[in-house]
Amino acid sequence: MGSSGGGIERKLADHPKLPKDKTVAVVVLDGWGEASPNQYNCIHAADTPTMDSLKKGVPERWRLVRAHGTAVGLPTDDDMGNSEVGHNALGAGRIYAQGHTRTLWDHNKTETRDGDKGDQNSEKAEALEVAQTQDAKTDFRRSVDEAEEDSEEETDELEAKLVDNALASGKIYEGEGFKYINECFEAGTFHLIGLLSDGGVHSRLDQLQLLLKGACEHGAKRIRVHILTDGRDVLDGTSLGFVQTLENDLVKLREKGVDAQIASGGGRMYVTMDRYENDWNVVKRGWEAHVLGEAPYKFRSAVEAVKKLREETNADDQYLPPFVIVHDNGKPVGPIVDGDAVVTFNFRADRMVMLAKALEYEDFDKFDRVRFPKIHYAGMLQYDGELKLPSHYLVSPPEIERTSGEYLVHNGVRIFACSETVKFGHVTFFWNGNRSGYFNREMEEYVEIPSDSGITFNVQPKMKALEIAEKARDAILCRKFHQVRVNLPNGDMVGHTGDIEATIVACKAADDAVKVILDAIEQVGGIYVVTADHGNAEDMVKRNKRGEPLLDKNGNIQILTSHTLHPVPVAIGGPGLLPGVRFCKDVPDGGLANVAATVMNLHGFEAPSDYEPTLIEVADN
Ligand SMILES: O=C(O)[C@H](O)COP(=O)(O)O
Ligand SMILES: [Mn+2]
Ligand SMILES: [Mn+2]
Repeated sequence: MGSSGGGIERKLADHPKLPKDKTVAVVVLDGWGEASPNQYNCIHAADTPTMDSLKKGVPERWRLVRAHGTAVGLPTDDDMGNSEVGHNALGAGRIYAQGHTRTLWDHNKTETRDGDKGDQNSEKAEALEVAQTQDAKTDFRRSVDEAEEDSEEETDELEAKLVDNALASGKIYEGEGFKYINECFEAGTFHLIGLLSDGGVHSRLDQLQLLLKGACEHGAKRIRVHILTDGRDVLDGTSLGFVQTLENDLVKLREKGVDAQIASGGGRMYVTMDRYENDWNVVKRGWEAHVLGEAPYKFRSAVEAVKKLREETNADDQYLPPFVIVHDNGKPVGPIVDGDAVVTFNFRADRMVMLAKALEYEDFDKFDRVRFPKIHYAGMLQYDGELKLPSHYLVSPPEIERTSGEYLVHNGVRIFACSETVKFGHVTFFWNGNRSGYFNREMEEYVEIPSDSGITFNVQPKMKALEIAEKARDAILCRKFHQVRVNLPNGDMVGHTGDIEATIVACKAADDAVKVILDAIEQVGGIYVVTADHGNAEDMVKRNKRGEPLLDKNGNIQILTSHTLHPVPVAIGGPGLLPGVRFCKDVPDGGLANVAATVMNLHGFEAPSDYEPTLIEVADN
């Protein structure tokens, strides 16, 4: 991943009309979409005078862009956006096929697909009801055979969808990564660790199903799956259905003589899937459950674990405590030991990098691993091309190269990027094409503000927005940088908690932060670009096909914790912007990828010819 450097022309042509050396603030409001005003639109409900003023200001300098589906490289326009694809598009200026996000839901949706978000939500909600009321024999999730059929269909239908293609064609089993894993099948256990849902943001159930089947066909005799329950990219409460589907598949494998079981698990936000080193305790809990076979909760089955933990600890899917599955004698069914093979089946990097380090690095001081088994470990993808982590992987990641950051730095633009820990990699790693580190340490400074850890962000909805804004302000006022880029996490991180009151506070905090940055831009005669990576806080309720809020059996509103399909705003302005600069009318379907060329223009450069077109033009006044 990342830019390869040498040989490729990095010199940008001067923009014929726009000056260089202006300070440009690029502000990404995470999870800030545009939706109709109502009580579940937390952005509307919040006091957001700064963002309101941008919308109500110069009409040619505020517009919406698409932040989901094909606009960000996802297979269909029923796919919600996410931070990875959003920041990739914003930073790279081109739409990369992010083919890993096809979901089983999409197949269900093909009959009714009309781009209406209400359809998506209502189908999910209807399925949730099914999940809650039917037993493990339900057809709520389909079997591995059906998943395989669909995967084959998809290959014809979609281009270069990396993991899907590798699974459908069988190439995944011919690659170096799988061969390395395969070496342990004779004597060891094959472990799979990852997020169990069809959310399609970090992983996908049907890919796991195919990989399990394929591994057995290639000689795996003993399999243990370590599951992380979701409730964040999918509805809370759906994990039970996913576990039941997986259990059904494992029963079938056992009938074929494979010793296959779920061995451990926990909720994704509390166990294993931390990111950007915000809280190593999360990964430690995962290590103890998955590797050591130790956890505070022990069950005979994962279905029982999810049911009981939800009931008895009151935890939702995202925050289920760690558990292990044990034999009658209380011994764990599947700790990871010398000679075993391990695959982390998430394709998205940010929340797997930390576990990958724990599984791979001989020298490791983040927590006491107690034992460091000698295993063969591979990621579904290589998660960090710069670190070459993990060194073995099943599918090669897409090469996102020649990102706007690399071009701009090469052309003398000094860049400052900042966010708090939970989003720090979004404006650095994702922005730069899933590449960690600087392009040029002399020209760039990346500042990470430590996030609160060990809390859900509805408890501290203001998060570090003000601190991020103050760092950005200082970076602007010191005049050392041409681009000052931030991510303000509030709308997204608090929106994922499903807490409407807190999300309203979060949106106000993000708006306050934007004001601090715009005030600084005003002082230095600079330019601002304010946008978002995808929707979240602007719609917090599940809706039926008519767009009406859905109620659960008790008559309560069903809360939507996931992202949305809504477009996001882009606003430009500031005293440094020439009076004739305005959004052009000939990019009506513009998406996030058009922002990179726009920003390059505002720095005084033409974008490379293969970038998505700029959103702006300069009218002669
Ligand atoms: O990892 C997460 O928090 C969610 O799955 C997706 O949110 P993000 O794409 O905004 O990071
Ligand atoms: Mn995001
Ligand atoms: Mn999010």
